[in-house]
Amino acid sequence: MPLFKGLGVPMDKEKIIMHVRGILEAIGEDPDREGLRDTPARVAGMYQEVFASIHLSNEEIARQLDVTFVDELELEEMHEDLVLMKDIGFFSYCEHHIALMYNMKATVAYVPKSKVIGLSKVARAVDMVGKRLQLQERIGSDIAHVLSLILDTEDVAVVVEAEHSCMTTRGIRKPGTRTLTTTFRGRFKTDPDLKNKFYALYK
Ligand SMILES: Nc1nc2c(ncn2[C@@H]2O[C@H](COP(=O)(O)OP(=O)(O)OP(=O)(O)O)[C@@H](O)[C@H]2O)c(=O)[nH]1
Ligand SMILES: [Zn+2]
Repeated sequence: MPLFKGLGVPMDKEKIIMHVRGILEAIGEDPDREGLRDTPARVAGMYQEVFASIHLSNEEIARQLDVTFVDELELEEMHEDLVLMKDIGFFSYCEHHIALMYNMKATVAYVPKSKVIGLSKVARAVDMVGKRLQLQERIGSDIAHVLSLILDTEDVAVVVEAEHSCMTTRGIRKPGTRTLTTTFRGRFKTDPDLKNKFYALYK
């Protein structure tokens, strides 16, 4: 799964306003009626929020979150241990339909090597990776990439669960269908004991 590179260009709010107005016209609406007058600007504001990471690369996200606690003594003891954060709620939008992925949860685990990260930074990484036009599979690999850059370890595992509104509210219309994707890196891929430990905690 190719990683998201980041476009480097900040969002153009005026352009979004102009085009949302055009879409309203194209679907047969009157963009000047009272209820819709402020909608293009609201949509632009919403896009600034929900797509806030499109211009950032994974490396830039990692740099923003790189606030680690390092305690050499503790780390030596922790070397074989697992840090696992379960059911981190977030959302994203699919790149095929610009449709919401909802009821999303990420479970993230790593084996501490030379760094220990503040727990909120793991949740922040999940949130930031979601704020792009995404594929569920790439969300998992992007989260694993960001965390491996911050933590300086390959030993990262991510499970993402989601419902896709493009599958539940239109098209095939299968409400309730949940998709799970796994991303195992480093020893999570090669060490069955570690993988089993992950699954035991995940259940
Ligand atoms: N692998 C993957 N597929 C996704 C994701 N989000 C949406 N899709 C799928 O992307 C596909 C796009 O297929 P197309 O045939 O081009 O689009 P479509 O005509 O709207 O297809 P239908 O949804 O089947 O009506 C659909 O099968 C979606 O279900 C995702 O995160 N990962
Ligand atoms: Zn879709």
